[in-house]
Amino acid sequence: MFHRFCSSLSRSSIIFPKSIKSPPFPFPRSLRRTPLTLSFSSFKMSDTDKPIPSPTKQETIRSLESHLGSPFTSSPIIPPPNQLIIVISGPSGVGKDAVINKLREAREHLHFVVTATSRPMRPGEVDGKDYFFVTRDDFLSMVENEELLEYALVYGEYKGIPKRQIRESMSKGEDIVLRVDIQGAQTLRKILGSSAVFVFLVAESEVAMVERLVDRKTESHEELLVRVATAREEVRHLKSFDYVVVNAKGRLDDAVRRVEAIIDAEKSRVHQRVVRI
Ligand SMILES: Nc1ncnc2c1ncn2[C@@H]1O[C@H](COP(=O)(O)OP(=O)(O)OP(=O)(O)O)[C@@H](O)[C@H]1O
Repeated sequence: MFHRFCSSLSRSSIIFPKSIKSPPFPFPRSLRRTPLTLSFSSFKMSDTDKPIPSPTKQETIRSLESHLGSPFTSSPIIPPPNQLIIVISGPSGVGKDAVINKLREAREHLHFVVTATSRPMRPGEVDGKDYFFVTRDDFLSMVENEELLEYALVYGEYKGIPKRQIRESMSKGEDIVLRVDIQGAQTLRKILGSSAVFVFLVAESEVAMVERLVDRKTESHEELLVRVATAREEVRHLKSFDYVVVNAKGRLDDAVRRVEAIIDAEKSRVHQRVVRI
């Protein structure tokens, strides 16, 4: 009787897909138990009916494999995510360096491309860590030798991204972070298209941004005027970015967390970006 019941269950389209004509044997315990306890409560088993031994996990898996016609593999269901190029940009004084320095502490496996610049070193800056500080002549020869992915004259000083660093990091499979001003981001968008992720940093308000620049005490009054006037214009370029992150006063950690969340979201994209340099 029990076997007959099992056979009738095996034909049920609720339990087995139509494409599978007969059930996998030995019949999995979970499939056996539920209907038995429900429908056999008033039923008396005869002494000759012996319980079928439960299949082991391995037997169940083998049975499933044999029905599907191929073994299960332990290789990842999806390939590892692609490498990312994350471009962090924003108006002067918004906190690009501050965010990037914190991100450096928070994430180990990111390569922060060190920009070459002809501007003088500010107090506390380290050559080779914050920037490669080079003379104007050295910078211009890098341009001539096509060593820079992108360069620009920003507030009277040159800034550019050395190609070699990007190629070396990419060959190691690292994700890359680039820190550029808005002008640089516009150029990079033309070069990299949607293969890179563009993040626009903003202060919570214009006055907050100006205060930050004034407090930094690294610009003269005239330089401040140019930077603030330019910043007003630059916010208009927001549309060509992928993400915007507000770096509010005293909330630097929140801004860094948001940038990290963007990286995590990008790593989880179904359609991954493919970097072409
Ligand atoms: N969330 C924040 N709260 C308070 N101060 C901040 C915050 N973020 C950055 N700062 C401070 O604001 C000043 C400007 O920041 P930072 O130098 O990082 O800006 P930047 O965007 O890199 O500027 P630039 O493009 O001119 O180099 C710094 O003194 C920095 O410590």
